[in-house]
Amino acid sequence: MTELSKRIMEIVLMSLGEGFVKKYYEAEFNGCHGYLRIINYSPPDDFKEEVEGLGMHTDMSCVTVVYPDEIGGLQVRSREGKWMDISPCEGTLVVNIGDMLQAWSNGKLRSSEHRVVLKKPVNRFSLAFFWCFEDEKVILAPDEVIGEGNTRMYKPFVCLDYVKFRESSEKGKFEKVGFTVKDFAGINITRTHPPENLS
Ligand SMILES: O=C(O)CCC(=O)C(=O)O
Ligand SMILES: [Fe+2]
Repeated sequence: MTELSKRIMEIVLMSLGEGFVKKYYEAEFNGCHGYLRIINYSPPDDFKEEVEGLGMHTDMSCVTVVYPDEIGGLQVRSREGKWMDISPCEGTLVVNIGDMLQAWSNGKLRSSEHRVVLKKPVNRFSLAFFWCFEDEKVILAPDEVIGEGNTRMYKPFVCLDYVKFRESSEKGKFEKVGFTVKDFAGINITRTHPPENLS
């Protein structure tokens, strides 16, 4: 899984800019580590229709590789706020971009908002591998990744501080996660002068 995550990261860097693998892969992602979570979702005894197995959230990782079983239920939210089913397909893994990569890429890569919905009264299993920056890493999007003429969207922050922020705002369980990396480190652009040509 680690090797797979590294390969995915290389491809992601290739897509962000020419020469970025050489410049940033070793320098920025060398300290990444991963952990695997085995998840068992049990339907409630009084199951009637759909129930939420895991509430809407974004992952705190750089990338997450998910292996869902054949039951289905993973959903991702579109920009317009529509929930879309990620149908399981044999031999296929699901890859999510996480918050750490969203901040590092200055928002060029979007951390997916997703959830799990149980649609049938059966147990559901999944494996999720979270590949993350080291706790002490300071995430700061390189100027070249931001690109000329674009504004920096996130203040630099220490990874572990974000993890703690999320843990303290999640109220114990995966309820609706109201806060993401934007709330933690997003820079509010305040105008220093009124917009022109507004008459
Ligand atoms: O179980 C799944 O399919 C997804 C799990 C997930 O999103 C998570 O653990 O962060
Ligand atoms: Fe997730």
